[in-house]
Amino acid sequence: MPAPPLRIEHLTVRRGDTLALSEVSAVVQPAAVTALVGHNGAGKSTLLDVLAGVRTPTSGGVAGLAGASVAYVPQRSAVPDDLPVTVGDTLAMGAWRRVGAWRRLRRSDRDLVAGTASLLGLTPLLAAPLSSVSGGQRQRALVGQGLVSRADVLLVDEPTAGVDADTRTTVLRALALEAQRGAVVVHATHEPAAVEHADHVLALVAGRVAG
Ligand SMILES: Nc1ncnc2c1ncn2[C@@H]1O[C@H](COP(=O)(O)OP(=O)(O)OP(=O)(O)O)[C@@H](O)[C@H]1O
Repeated sequence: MPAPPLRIEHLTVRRGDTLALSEVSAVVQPAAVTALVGHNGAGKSTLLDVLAGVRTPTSGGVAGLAGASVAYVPQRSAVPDDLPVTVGDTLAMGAWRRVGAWRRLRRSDRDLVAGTASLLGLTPLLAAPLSSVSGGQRQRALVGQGLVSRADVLLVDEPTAGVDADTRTTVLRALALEAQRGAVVVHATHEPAAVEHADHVLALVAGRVAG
């Protein structure tokens, strides 16, 4: 069953002296991919933070998150380079919400990790330390963790930034499959190709909804 839509209502977030988001209202549909676009500093990451529940709004809020599971894939630059885990561990962590941290995965979750690795072209890298793989491969591993979460809401910050065309296609296809499963999928992007593949576009200009 699709997740409920997210209703963003008069969302305002102050960061220091800046209004990072100002009176943002929008509905984000489930079973669809929404591209969140806007120039640097427009408020995309701030909005993803609020949707992920890691940043408290100054005023306003988001309806539809109560009881929903949320997976948040940050920009790869936000993940330490020397994290002592393998690519396979990175994917497996997506299942921790279901099995508990560092617990042995159930058969169904091991199958999901294997299937996700295959979808993202990561199967040959499962045993490789995350710190030893390329930026684009690390990006795919982080997206893979989000997919393994099987969350109601999948939030991804710039999943196709700085990756080659094949990786971009692979990642966008994976996001589309998550949406087909019924999830709310939101990804921040600067890439025209990623916007073209999205079902909906939410554009921010200086912390406000464009238009
Ligand atoms: N740590 C911070 N302290 C104070 N203000 C911040 C901080 N981080 C971001 N901001 C401000 O909040 C606003 C929104 O930033 P945000 O990172 O959400 O934008 P963005 O659209 O994700 O940008 P980018 O495309 O560069 O990632 C900007 O005006 C920015 O200057």
